[in-house]
Amino acid sequence: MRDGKKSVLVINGPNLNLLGTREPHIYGHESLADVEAAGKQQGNELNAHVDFFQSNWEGAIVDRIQEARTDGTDGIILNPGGFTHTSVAIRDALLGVDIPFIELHVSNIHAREEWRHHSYFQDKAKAIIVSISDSVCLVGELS
Ligand SMILES: O=C1C[C@@](O)(C(=O)O)C[C@@H](O)[C@@H]1O
Repeated sequence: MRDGKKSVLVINGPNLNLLGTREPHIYGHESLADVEAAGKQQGNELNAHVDFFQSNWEGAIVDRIQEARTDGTDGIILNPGGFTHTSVAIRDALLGVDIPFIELHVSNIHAREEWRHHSYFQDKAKAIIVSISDSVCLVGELS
């Protein structure tokens, strides 16, 4: 909680700073700034704090998750980018701080290359959100 409000931290991993110009047929035309502005507005509507963090560096993401333990973060929404399929370290950080998290993807990783189907986060996430043809699909189960 921060200032009496629920506090959500949105973390975007590598290459998501290129949203809008990066493979737009897969990731769409909205920039990261557009996505963050929409998230901020939704936060206001829900009377919640929303903070954003993006990094191309695995260790910087681990550091930010560790900071979340003491900065009042109640929940994390994470798009790990390419680290989805590789990062034991980010998974360990999330489990280490014991903050509930949702895994989010701009594309449908389950309908892409087979090696993208595996996620180091999916068994621990409260929910998994992927986007299918411009609509959003909840894949995981809310617990
Ligand atoms: O960088 C990304 C973006 C992604 O996480 C997505 O949002 O669809 C999917 C990953 O496989 C990919 O490496």
